[in-house]
Amino acid sequence: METLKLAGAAEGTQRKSRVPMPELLKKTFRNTAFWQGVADQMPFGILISEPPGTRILVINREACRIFGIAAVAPGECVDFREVFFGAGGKCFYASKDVLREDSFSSGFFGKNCYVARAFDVQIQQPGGQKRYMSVTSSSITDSNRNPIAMISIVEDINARKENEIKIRRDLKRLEYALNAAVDGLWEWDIPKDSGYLSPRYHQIYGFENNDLPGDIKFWHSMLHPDDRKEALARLVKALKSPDDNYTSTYRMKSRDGKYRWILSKAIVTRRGCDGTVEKMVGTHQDISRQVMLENHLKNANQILQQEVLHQTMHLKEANQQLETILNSSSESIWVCDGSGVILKANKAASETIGLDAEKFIGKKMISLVEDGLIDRSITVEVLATKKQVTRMQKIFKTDKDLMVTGTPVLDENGDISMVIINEVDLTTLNELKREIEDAQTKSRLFQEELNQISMLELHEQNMVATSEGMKQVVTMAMKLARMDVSNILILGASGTGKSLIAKFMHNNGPRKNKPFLQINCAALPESLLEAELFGYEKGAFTGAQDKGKIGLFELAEDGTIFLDEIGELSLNVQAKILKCIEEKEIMHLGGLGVIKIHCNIITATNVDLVQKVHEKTFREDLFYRINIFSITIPSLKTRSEDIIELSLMFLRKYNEKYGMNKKFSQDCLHRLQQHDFPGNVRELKNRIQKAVVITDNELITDLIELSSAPVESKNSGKVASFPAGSVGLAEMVDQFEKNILLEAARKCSSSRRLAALLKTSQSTVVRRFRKHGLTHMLTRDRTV
Ligand SMILES: Nc1ncnc2c1ncn2[C@@H]1O[C@H](COP(=O)(O)OP(=O)(O)OP(=O)(O)O)[C@@H](O)[C@H]1O
Repeated sequence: METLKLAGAAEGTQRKSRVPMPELLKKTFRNTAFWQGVADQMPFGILISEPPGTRILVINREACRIFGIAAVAPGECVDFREVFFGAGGKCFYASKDVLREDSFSSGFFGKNCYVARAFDVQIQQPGGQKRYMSVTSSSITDSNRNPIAMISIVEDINARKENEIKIRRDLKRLEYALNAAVDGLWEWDIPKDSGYLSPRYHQIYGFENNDLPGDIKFWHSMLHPDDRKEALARLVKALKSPDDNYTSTYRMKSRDGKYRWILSKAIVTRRGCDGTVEKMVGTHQDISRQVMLENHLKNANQILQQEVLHQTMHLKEANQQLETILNSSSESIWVCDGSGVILKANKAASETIGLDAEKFIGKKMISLVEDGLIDRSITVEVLATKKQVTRMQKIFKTDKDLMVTGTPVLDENGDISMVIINEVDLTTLNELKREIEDAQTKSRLFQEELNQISMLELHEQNMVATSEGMKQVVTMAMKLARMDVSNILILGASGTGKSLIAKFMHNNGPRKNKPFLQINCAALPESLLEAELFGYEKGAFTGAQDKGKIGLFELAEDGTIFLDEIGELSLNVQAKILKCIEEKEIMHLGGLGVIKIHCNIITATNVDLVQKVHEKTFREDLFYRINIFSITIPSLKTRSEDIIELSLMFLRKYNEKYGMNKKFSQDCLHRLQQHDFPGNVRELKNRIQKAVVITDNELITDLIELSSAPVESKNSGKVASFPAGSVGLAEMVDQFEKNILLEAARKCSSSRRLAALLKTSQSTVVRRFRKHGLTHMLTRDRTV
């Protein structure tokens, strides 16, 4: 039978399965060529198959192309196996299951074949190439509605299918990516206010997938109250901005109520025609740990900074303290490093070398030698010997001599890490030494001068001080006098020269041109003494002068008042004198005004004041007040060296006084020196006076045997004998008066009684006794 061939059909692809169409079908498809031609014009594949059977009656050109088979000639049938399974080919449902021939043929050509269906299949062509196609089948019925054929439309969906597969694969990959992503993904459709939140997004906040709505209200509700304003403002700004990128950081609430720090980044994925943002896609990155670490880091950093600050302050303080200590040292201190470079030097060091610190800090110590500033470097010696070195050093600029000690500081390896230099300026010491020597020399000269001056003055002032004891007394008196010291107590037995020393001090001090007033505290009754010392206002007491009287303290002005026999003061007057010494002021008796006094006070006594203090007859406080300095005059017995000198002086005096020219015999002087003179200076003086007066010969041969009593008239109490020599009337009267006073004093010592005995006033008695230096013979009267 002739086989119809379609134009363009491949000769070589004809198969045995192609058989002539049965007569019945030929009748059915009476004009087969016509239908074949129509079918070939279709843009999709057409298969008309014999129901039920496996033969395909019509297959158009497109179907042959799709199935990769040669075109079928009109009136020829082709077996479905050739079409679907080819030579070794395979057919699959799109679900990838391999389609078996029998199940395929029973499904496609079996008794249910008239049921309309549509499915996708994949054909594996003999070359291994696979193609997808969709098959849509339905039946063709006769007028009685009996199916006579089945028509299948076949479409090549390979390209679409492959795209689909690719898209599905991409989607899968995307899903994997989303699940694996650390950040949560969100997509926000702004006009609809709905969004997509990825599983990871849910996970970040502890929710199950799809639990969370993606609208703005929800997002806002999850924000930390403190961050809401800022976060919203940022979002609004991003929506208004032409920039497509958005970044914001805020805290969002998790399911457990805790807040997590979130870094939200997004891009605008769609804008409306007017540029309005319509869609955004972004991520939520949980940066809580990062923030926590950052905070920790910040805190740690702050703590570190504080610690560094604290340590810096501490170091600064320590450095300042060290600096202060170094600079307060009067010794120069230098610090050099292990190579002799000067690191530090204190103030004294700069002053000693005569250079500002910046001129030598950082330089080598040896350079100071090279620059001619110092004669040698002790540092160099220390570096060479690694031992402490002490040497003399000369500073040329300031002309100083130093004693320098360099001390090495060793590190753990025994190498020198520093050298500490300290210097003692011997210039000052040398100057000090010179000053001391000068002072000593001056002091010696002064002492000698003092001795010389005093010896000179002593003669002028009729003072004898040959003995060592008396020299010391005079030296001390001279010193105190020149220093203008007040409150000096002179101690010594009666007649040893206390009054003389007091006057001597006054005459040799700065007050010598001011008054020197002496009062014998034992000679006056208490009230009179008070009146004498402090003065009184008019009418202060009976017998007081009408005008009142100035006291001795005032009269002395800036001079000296000498209170002899201070130990004889009543306690009442002691108290007043104490007040006067302490406050340097007095009050007149009967007066109210306070008068300042400016005189120096010298006191003297021959009694044991310490004993009197014990006995409470002398105030202890007054004792210490008057006794700031004390001079004790040794008795004549202990200074026999003075006797000859004294005797000669008194002889000179009385020879002058009485116009005599008496001399001591050798024997007399010898005896005076050999034997202790029994009396005091006053007695010696009296004996010499007596000897001068009564010795008939020119030569005085004996003083020891001579009574110390003053010269008496042979007609005692009546008429004075005419003394030999040229003594005038006034002197004779004076002598006579003195003899009367002495005689009266033997009978009584009270000035009041003496006044009665001598038929005169008490004050005249006191005045006359004072005139003759006999006040010591008067005792104190308690009543005025
Ligand atoms: N060193 C002396 N050189 C010269 N004369 C002296 C010396 N010592 C005492 N006299 C004389 O001896 C006499 C008695 O001295 P003075 O009155 O000073 O003694 P006094 O210790 O004050 O006596 P009294 O305790 O009785 O008051 C005076 O005439 C005095 O000039």
